[in-house]
Amino acid sequence: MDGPELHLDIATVCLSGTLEDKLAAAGAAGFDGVEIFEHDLVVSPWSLREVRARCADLGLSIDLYQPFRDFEAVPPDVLAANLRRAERKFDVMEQLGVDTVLVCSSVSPDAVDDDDLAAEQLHALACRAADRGIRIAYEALAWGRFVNTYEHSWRIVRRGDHPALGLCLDSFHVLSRGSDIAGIRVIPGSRIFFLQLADAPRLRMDVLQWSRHHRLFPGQGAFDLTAFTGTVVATGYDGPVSLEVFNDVFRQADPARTAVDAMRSLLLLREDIATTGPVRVRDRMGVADLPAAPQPTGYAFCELTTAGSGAPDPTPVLAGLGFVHMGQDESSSARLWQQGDARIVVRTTGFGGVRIGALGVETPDPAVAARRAERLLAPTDSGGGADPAVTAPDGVTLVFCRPGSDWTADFTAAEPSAVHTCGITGIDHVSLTEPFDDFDRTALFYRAALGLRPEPETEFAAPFGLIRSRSATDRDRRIRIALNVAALRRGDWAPAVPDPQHIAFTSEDVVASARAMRALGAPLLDIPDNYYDDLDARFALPLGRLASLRECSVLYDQDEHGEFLHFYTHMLGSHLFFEVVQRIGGYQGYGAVNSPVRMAAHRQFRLTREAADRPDPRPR
Ligand SMILES: O=C(O)c1ccc(O)c(O)c1
Ligand SMILES: [Mg+2]
Repeated sequence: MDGPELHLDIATVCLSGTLEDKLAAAGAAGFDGVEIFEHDLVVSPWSLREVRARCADLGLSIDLYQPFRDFEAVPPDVLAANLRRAERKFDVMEQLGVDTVLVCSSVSPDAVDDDDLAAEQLHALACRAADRGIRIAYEALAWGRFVNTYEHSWRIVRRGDHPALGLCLDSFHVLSRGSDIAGIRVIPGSRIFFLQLADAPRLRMDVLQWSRHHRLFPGQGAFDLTAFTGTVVATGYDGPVSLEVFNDVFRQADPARTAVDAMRSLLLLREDIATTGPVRVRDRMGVADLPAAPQPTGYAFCELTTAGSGAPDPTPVLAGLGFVHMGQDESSSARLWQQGDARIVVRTTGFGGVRIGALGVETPDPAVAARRAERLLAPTDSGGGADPAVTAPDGVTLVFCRPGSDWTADFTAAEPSAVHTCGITGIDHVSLTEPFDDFDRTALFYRAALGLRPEPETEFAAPFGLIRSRSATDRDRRIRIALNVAALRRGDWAPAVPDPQHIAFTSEDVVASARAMRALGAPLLDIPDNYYDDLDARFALPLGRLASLRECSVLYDQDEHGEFLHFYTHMLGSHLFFEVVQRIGGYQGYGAVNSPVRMAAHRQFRLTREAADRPDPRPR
């Protein structure tokens, strides 16, 4: 596609639906080619000629037929049957116009542990393939019976010594086993016939189960695909870069959406290699068309949408936190509230509860940032007014604003309201809860669109289940976005707080801020005494300090860089709350260790309020 040479492919196994759905999705997302998974073809009502024509119509080359299983190192009678089976598949490939077949290392009970025999039989297969203009790409499955490392598959391919016999390298099989990728450097690029990429979360489990259920697109998991892909490309490999992801969620998700996520992940990987890889590799990547990642300088604003009458109103809470009503946008009934550099726009939309509707991000060149996001297949959004905007996968509008630009000019000044400054200086982070199925794609999107880098993933046991949390920030830590997901959602016991969101403000003295906000009547969340007893046991804080944290319901954490003090408001409606944080000495986290305490406190408050709201059952 855009790179002068690099051919971007996707395996049909990545996508849900029938072959027709898969090909349409791959074509629409801009892929150059596909690997056709045999089973997708076997169940298709289309003739081979129709499949070929459909791919041509969509601008897709068919670059790999896969997989051919359990071929090598078998007794003579089994070999004869396997060669016959191969010839029938070559017939299919000929009609499809595909010249490379993936042969994965055997898992068969018929196979024996004999490299010479495996090489000899693969040589025989390659001879037959060559007669038909076909190449054999031998892939070591991580769970192959005797051949399960790329080094071993390469020894066999070398011994097989036939120009139509080469390797298929699949990042999952290599990286899941912790193999040293340095060994790839000695493989001539011309002997690598195909490159498959998949990421995965780091899990300790059977490698076959891990591969078949949990693969992810590059950048969504824990593997270093930049290094892996760069190493393969540095050998001189010039075939397709292809995604092969077996994933339980993707198998059920809209294939058009999955294909877009897949393409975004490849574009990002390509950019990463082109900017960090060796020069020889950079030239092959051809990323000229992906506009540079923005360098955010901060949050311009955060917009809350609210349904209006009858729905929870965030403005009394903002007033309680010391925000000042700065003005109103007459055309859209949006109100601007500000304290320090924290700006909150409250927009009445007439539907839904209180939600985070938009994030305004300051970046020196908003037009370039928007072009990049669009190039990364994000839909444009009209919600930014004059500023360019795109829609994130979770529906939040990302608005790109020039630093210090006068977007606030749209807001006619309000009657001067009392100025109660409570020490808030800006926005520290925004935290969003995503549905399980969208977590990985949304995290990758925010990183890609805003040029953020991922921070370590955390997991904690909340009162109603495990929560996984992933955050990302820019180089200067001006923008931080934290995404949370319930690792599992089952049954109806857990209270329906489906997807809480919060905005965390910065203060240089949270204890003073908490006192000032209390005095203004802000609805701050009470934290139980037990928490402070435990804090004392863990950190032995000076008694006076512990007492003021306890008095103000301020939570505490430490990391190797510094300390973190923070407190929360009550939940507004059932989705949104605010946090105020103080980072001391370069603390980098988000106080995740305290999240279960906050969740239990929110739950307690809700129960107390519900009990108070219930009519008194006693007869009068
Ligand atoms: O899980 C499998 O069987 C399988 C098949 C083909 C591949 O390329 C692969 O990586 C895995
Ligand atoms: Mg593979």
